[in-house]
Amino acid sequence: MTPIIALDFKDKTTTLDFLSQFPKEEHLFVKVGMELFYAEGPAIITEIQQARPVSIFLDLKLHDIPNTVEKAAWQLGKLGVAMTTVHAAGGKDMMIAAKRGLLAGAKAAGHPAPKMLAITQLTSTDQTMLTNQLSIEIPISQAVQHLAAIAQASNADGVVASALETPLIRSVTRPDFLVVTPGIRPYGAAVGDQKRVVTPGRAKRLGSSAIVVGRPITQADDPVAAYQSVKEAWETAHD
Ligand SMILES: O=C(O)c1cc(=O)[nH]c(=O)n1[C@@H]1O[C@H](COP(=O)(O)O)[C@@H](O)[C@H]1O
Repeated sequence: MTPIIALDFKDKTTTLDFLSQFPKEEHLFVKVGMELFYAEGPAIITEIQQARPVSIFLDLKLHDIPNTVEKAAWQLGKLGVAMTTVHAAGGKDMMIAAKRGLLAGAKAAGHPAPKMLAITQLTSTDQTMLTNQLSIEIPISQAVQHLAAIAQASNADGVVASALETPLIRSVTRPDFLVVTPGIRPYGAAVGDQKRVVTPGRAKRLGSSAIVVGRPITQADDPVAAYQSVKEAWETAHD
C-alpha cells in the first residue's frame, strides 16, 4: 500500500484544493477523519472519489455499546470506503458487532466491505499516561500486543498501532493481518502531539503494512515533494 495521507482539513474546499496539487495519474490513498467528516458529512466521500483516482480510509474510531456500533458501522459500510476504524478497547462483542454492521451495510449498497482496523493504543499515548491516567500497569507494547490478539479474534482485518509495536503484533497474528502505523515522522520533522514516532523507512523495516502521514505532508511548503519523499523512503525502506 502507498503511504496514506491524513486529510485532517476543516472543510471540502481546503481538501479538494490540497488534492488538486497531485497529478491525476497518481492513485492516492487518503484518510478522512473526524474533523472533515463531521464538517461535511458522508457526501465528502463521493466528492473526493469523483475528484481523482483514490482509495479512502474513513477513520471515525467507533467506540460505544455493540448495538450502537453495529448500526453506525452499517451506515459506514454503505459508503464504499476501503478501510475504517473501531477502538479495540470497546471489546470483543463490540468489534464483532461492528464487523457484522460493515458487512451488511456494504452488501446493501453493493460495495466490497471495508477492512475493519482496531485502534490499539493511540500513538499519542506513552507509558506514563497509560499507567497514571488509564491505570494500565503493563508495558505499553504488551498492552498493544494483547489488544491486537483480541482484535484478530473479533474479526478485525488489522490494527492501528505505532510501528514500534509491529514486530510484537506480528508475533501473535496471522500473516495477512494488517498493521497500519501512524505517528510517522521523517528525520527532523516536528513531532507535535505524537509520542511513539518512527521514520517511514524504519516503519517499513519493522514490518508495517501501511503508514499514515498527516502534517509532515499537509503542512509542508511543497506537499507533493514531501509525499514523494515519504513514498520513496517507505518503498526503499531507507531514511
Ligand atoms: O487512527 C489513526 O489513524 C490514528 C491512530 C493513532 O494511534 N495515531 C494517529 O495519529 N492516528 C491518526 O493519524 C494521523 C496522524 O497525523 P499526523 O500526526 O499529522 O501525521 C491523524 O489523522 C490521527 O488521527
